[in-house]
Amino acid sequence: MTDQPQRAGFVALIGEPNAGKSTLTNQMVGAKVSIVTHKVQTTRARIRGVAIEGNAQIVFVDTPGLFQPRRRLDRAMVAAAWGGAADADITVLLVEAHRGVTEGVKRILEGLEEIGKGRTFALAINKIDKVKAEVLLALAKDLNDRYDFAETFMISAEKGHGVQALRAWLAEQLPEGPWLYPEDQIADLPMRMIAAEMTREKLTLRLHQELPYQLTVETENWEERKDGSARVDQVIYVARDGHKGIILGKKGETIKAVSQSARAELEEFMGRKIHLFLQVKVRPNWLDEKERYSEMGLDFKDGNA
Ligand SMILES: Nc1nc2c(ncn2[C@@H]2O[C@H](COP(=O)(O)OP(=O)(O)OP(=O)(O)O)[C@@H](O)[C@H]2O)c(=O)[nH]1
Repeated sequence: MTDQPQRAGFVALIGEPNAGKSTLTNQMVGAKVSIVTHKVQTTRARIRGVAIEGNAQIVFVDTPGLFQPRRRLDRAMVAAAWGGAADADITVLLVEAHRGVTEGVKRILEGLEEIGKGRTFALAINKIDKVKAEVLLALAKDLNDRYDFAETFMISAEKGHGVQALRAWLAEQLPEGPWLYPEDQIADLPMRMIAAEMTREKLTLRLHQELPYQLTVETENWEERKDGSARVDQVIYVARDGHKGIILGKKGETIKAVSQSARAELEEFMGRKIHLFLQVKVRPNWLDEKERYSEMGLDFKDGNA
């Protein structure tokens, strides 16, 4: 650390499916935090990973469900996802070099026109290893004619070309302020969130309509064990005492079943043994906390770690 001020903020990665968002996150964040999920699209913005660049903490967020509006429900999700991009400090649009300006890219550009005012959008043309230089330059010009990007980067997320320049630039753009996550939690943050989402998903599957509104799952503790397994402690927060019984079920049947299926899925995902411990607690004021998170530009309290 130098005596430069600390910086921190959210960077949203958007792009068509397969544009390379996961690969890019992995490169930016480093192997340790590279576990990325394509699971449950329930939250408005999900944390993909946290990168440190000098004095800056860059939190990469995803806007799930952005580009596959199939049903009405999905359309509502698309609107929410755009909200996620709008809330980020910087949004990076990933375009695949060899596919160029597809219909999907055009739709995204239209979206940028709508929400773009006063916000920073950067362009990252990815997979440059797949095209010749002239094609690349023509595409960069074409895209910049269509939208006034703050900066254009040409990268290969897979091979790592240009990734460092992009990360350094992002770090410079972030507002000054204290880091959002303690350093010792960064490494397993995405994993904590994924694990919480898995439990929440199992609760939903089990309880359907009965699922109490205002329910959150948080991973409170993640402990690596010497034998290669991990102990994971989660709390299911409900708003009212009466909801507790619903989650527990008769003789604790419900929570037991949920715990078993969540553990099985987590073990499969991690490829190792997991000891999962679930607790149910009443936290009536969690709505206020939710607001606090929204103020930070994120609405990830549901299913958050
Ligand atoms: N040749 C080449 N392939 C790449 C590059 N970056 C990513 N890929 C490949 O593109 C495919 C999609 O990459 P992902 O990172 O999964 O894409 P994504 O945008 O996260 O996909 P979704 O989350 O499913 O929308 C993978 O097979 C990657 O290996 C690159 O720079 N060059």
